[in-house]
Amino acid sequence: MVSGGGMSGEGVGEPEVVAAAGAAVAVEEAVAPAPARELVVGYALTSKKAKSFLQPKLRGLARKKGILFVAIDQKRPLSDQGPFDIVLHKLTGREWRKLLEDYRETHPEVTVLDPPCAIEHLLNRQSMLQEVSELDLSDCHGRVGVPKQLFVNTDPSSIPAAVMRAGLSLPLVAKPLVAKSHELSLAYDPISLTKLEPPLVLQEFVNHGGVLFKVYIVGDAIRVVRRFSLPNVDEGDLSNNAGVFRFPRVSCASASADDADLDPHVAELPPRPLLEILAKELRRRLGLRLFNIDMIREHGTRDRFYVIDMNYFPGYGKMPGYEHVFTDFLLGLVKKEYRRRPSYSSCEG
Ligand SMILES: Nc1ncnc2c1ncn2[C@@H]1O[C@H](COP(=O)(O)OP(=O)(O)OP(=O)(O)O)[C@@H](O)[C@H]1O
Ligand SMILES: O=P(O)(O)O[C@H]1[C@H](O)[C@@H](O)[C@H](OP(=O)(O)O)[C@@H](OP(=O)(O)O)[C@H]1O
Ligand SMILES: [Mg+2]
Ligand SMILES: [Mg+2]
Repeated sequence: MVSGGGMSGEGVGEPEVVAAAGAAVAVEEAVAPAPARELVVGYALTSKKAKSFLQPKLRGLARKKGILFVAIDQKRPLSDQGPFDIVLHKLTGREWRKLLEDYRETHPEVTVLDPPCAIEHLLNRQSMLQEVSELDLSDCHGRVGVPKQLFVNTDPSSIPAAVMRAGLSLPLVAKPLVAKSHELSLAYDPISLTKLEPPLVLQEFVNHGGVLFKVYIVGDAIRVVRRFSLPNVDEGDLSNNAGVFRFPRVSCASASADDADLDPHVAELPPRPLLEILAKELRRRLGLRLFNIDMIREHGTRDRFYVIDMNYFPGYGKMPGYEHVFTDFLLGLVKKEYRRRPSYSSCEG
């Protein structure tokens, strides 16, 4: 925390005013908490992301709670800017990463959300779901797994044989290896597989009734929303369809399904205890505090879930009440630091 000039923090008294109220009170106030301070949050986001995240409702509430968002200039050393209490970021590139890693080393007092080395895990679809697949959540009010998947970086003509060897069933969702690319496609038949462009991850398509659960994590807080998703594929679709069906940016275009009139078996949210344990385990294993989990329920089951995607610093602007969740989270970080609790600031160990 740095001293703030025009402070807007709640419940923090001005010592002079209290002293004027009476000598006895003034003595007590002499040991009261330090004068009001502003929490300075530096952000390094693309302009699109800054617009979707830093909406007026977040900025307004933050100001009331004594949180100030300050844009970081990526071209200047971070140490010359701020000083910051917290750094929020979602930028890619080796130069930025190096700048941030150096800053973390020289400014251990600053909370960097999140450490670049931890984020790395989610930037690549081959490593993204690894931790989920290693979890054993077989007895937690439901089962969570990852669809069978295969990383492919060979000549496309060899893909059908590789798919056979790995025991994957058609149709398959083809996803670019790099998670920030959203150029997905669906392949129904072996010939289509030869038209794909590696490097990519092939994932078995799981029927899920056309509804996806977006689980947002902000530190310890979890919020879930429903989104429309791809419809089920049946035997008829499999025999009648051939070719590669491209669906670029499908998830970003998909609408909220929270108010839709859905089959209750499809719409029922994943059990809370399951989400709690999943989020807790992933936070710990990945060392991340800001991410989301895309989950689907296998059609016809009540408790068989699959994680199909995870994203670092997702579109929180679409999460209902995000301004409250986020400001509470940021303030909570300061209290944690104050109590000198262990933090997630390191990727080692
Ligand atoms: N294995 C799967 N089975 C069924 N549907 C899937 C599967 N994988 C992806 N989908 C569908 O495709 C959509 C996009 O997939 P995914 O979430 O992996 O892509 P993305 O581009 O990384 O999305 P985001 O914008 O959330 O980052 C999902 O929201 C879902 O509708
Ligand atoms: O709203 P959800 O379903 O969470 O999808 C997000 C994507 O997963 C993110 O990749 C987008 O963020 P970036 O544009 O920073 O990658 C993110 O962009 P946004 O923050 O501009 O909304 C969203 O499109
Ligand atoms: Mg997704
Ligand atoms: Mg994604």
